Amino acid sequence: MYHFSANAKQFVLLLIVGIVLLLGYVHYSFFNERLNGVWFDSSNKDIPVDEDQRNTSLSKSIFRSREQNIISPERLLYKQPSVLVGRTDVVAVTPWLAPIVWEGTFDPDLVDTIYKSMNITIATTVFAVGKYVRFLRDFLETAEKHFMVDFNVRYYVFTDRPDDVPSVNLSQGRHLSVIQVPGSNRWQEISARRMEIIQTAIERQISREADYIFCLDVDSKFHARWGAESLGRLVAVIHPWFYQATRDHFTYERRPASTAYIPMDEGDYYYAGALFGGFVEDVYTLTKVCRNQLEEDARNSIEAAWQEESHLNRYLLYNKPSKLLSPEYQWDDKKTNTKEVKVIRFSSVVKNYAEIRPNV
Ligand SMILES: CC(=O)N[C@H]1[C@@H](OP(=O)(O)OP(=O)(O)OC[C@H]2O[C@@H](n3ccc(=O)[nH]c3=O)[C@H](O)[C@@H]2O)O[C@H](CO)[C@H](O)[C@@H]1O
Ligand SMILES: [Mn+2]
Repeated sequence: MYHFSANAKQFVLLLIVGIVLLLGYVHYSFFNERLNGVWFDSSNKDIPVDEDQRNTSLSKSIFRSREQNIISPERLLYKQPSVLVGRTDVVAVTPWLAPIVWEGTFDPDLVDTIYKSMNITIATTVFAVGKYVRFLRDFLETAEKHFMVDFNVRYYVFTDRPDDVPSVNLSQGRHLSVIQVPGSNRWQEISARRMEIIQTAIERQISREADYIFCLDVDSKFHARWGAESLGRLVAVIHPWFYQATRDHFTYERRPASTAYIPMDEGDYYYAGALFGGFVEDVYTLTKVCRNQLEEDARNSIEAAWQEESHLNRYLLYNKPSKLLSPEYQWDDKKTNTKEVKVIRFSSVVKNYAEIRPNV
């Protein structure tokens, strides 16, 4: 009797373990299938996904982005901050009280120390489609020297020429993934489709691998420190050609027929399309909205003046960035230096448009 009941107990226990394992397997394969679809497999792309579900249950549960306390270690010594002495030649805060990051407004060691203790990972997306693969080596090599040094960084290189991606020595804690994307015979389309492709990459991969993300142009080089001072919930950069201009001179989309339309008497700053970032979750929403508006415009046969840059500007007018980067973070090698810009951290290289783009 005693023996029988011990065996029965063992059997029931095994049965329960078996059922739990089976349920676990079914659950795992279901989510895996949803998260790891094959890139650009059309059969996969057309699965209708309920928008509400995408907004809440699926995405919210997988994002790693979160606000953390700003903790500084005891006995870290640094220069005393002042409320009276600082930069007076530039404005370092927006009317909605977001900081504008300029050299001299932050303590680089202090800010890096604070964010390093959070053990965060920063995703960096960069597109190198067609001949633009030639910019990758300089971009990656200079990023290794100046961009988020000593942080965990994951580069995501989107290209139609995976074999031409150069092999660059990466420091410890840094990682590079190559993701194949289609080419195009219109540069406008390559540039604009970045919104859709980044959105998809966040859903499939980046949301689980990073806390923050920066989306950058590849025809660029890093020249000086770019560190944790750039991190925030939603981050944009002031375009180097427009920071002295009045809003009526901004090259926003001015036709009301476009979803990127901004009236003449609105607008804060002109943001560059070559850089945006923030929490992965916030950038996900940005790319999703811009992608939908680009597609709506395409259905109405209208293309905004500066493609995704126009849609980005419209989005950021009504969804204010929580941090702005000064033009130090997006200079242009064609532009002569100005006295406010004391350090050039990242800049667009001079390129021959006719030679490098698939169309003019
Ligand atoms: C400084 C700045 O704000 N630049 C913007 C501007 O000119 P840009 O002259 O900076 O545009 P661009 O030719 O650099 O194109 C933008 C990016 O798209 C990718 N690409 C483009 C073409 C191609 O054949 N292959 C390829 O990979 C590449 O990552 C490149 O850096 O206008 C573009 C189109 O509206 C974007 O808004 C850019 O961000
Ligand atoms: Mn560019």
